Amino acid sequence: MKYAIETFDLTKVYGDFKAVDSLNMKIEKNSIFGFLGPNGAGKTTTIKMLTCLIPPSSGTARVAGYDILKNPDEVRQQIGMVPQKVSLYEDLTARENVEMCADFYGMPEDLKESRIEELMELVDIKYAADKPVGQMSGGQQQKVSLVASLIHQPDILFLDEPTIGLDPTTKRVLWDLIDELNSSGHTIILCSHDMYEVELLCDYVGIINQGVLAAFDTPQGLKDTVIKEEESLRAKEIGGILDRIDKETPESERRAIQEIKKSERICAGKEISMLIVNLTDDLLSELEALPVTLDVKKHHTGRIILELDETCETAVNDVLAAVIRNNARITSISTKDPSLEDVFMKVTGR
Ligand SMILES: Nc1ncnc2c1ncn2[C@@H]1O[C@H](COP(=O)(O)OP(=O)(O)OP(=O)(O)O)[C@@H](O)[C@H]1O
Repeated sequence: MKYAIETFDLTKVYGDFKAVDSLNMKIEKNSIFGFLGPNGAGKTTTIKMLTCLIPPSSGTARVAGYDILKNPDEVRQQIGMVPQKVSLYEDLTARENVEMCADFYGMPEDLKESRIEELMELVDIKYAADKPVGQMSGGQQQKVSLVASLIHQPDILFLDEPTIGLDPTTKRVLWDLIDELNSSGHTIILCSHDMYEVELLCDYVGIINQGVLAAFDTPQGLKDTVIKEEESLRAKEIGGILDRIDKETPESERRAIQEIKKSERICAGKEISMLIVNLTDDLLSELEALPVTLDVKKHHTGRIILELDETCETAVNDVLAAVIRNNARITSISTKDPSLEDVFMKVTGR
């Protein structure tokens, strides 16, 4: 089985509102998958269908090799779920809560106790095993929740905002733990609004928007798509401006530079990367000699990477003036790698 989860036109309709609309995705076994989307996009609804809490209106999915409609019991045996709001019995101790879960899955007594010990040690909560959950901190409760979700050794673990509200240290502990669980063979489905967390942990990312899967790729794949789109846009813009200038008149040259500078996506102070046609050694030396240039590198792809003095407002102008003076042309320009957050904003139009 290559995929931990496959969905086939998975759809959920409430009245005449489509909360999830013909979702088709494949999540590789043993990967960490980040499920992103704005509030109300359909993440929880999807997860509820995949964990057999609600039935789809149409379509279906295979989870751990089992169909959610035909084999819901088998699906439940293969999955663990850590919900956003910890759903443990506050009056019971951590151990009692986990024991209840183990009984729910019908675990034999001897196996149950040894597994509880092992998991509590793994998440480092053994010291509080006999404390009522209601007297525990948020981070401690999350750890107990994790132990409860792992007690029956599920293949796939669903985590809904597992680190929300946790302090940075506890967050890191949980991130390490998620990584460890993944290394020991669990597929992790992580719903999160924390882009740093997703970028740090996830092998693949899916972005759902208004019930529709709007993007699915590796984090770098998603960023590369944005880079390519932006670069072709910039190349077009800059190409158009350079086409219009009359190199004989300094006024026209000045206006062209101003026009390019106005493009808010190009700003001084950042590393800029350019593809230049007609790049001569003279131009390269001129770029290196500019007072605003801190560093110039020529990449093996032919791109020029310039680090500019961020305190100098005319930095970009000076570079462009040198390019124009040397009768060269910029065919593409970019400032920095977009973040996953940039991708999210672009894909969801927010
Ligand atoms: N039981 C329900 N009845 C009617 N509409 C519902 C029901 N459950 C969810 N919805 C609607 O479906 C849409 C998707 O909700 P869902 O909870 O899946 O979003 P989400 O992506 O998990 O959002 P968030 O990030 O805020 O948790 C929302 O517009 C929500 O109001």
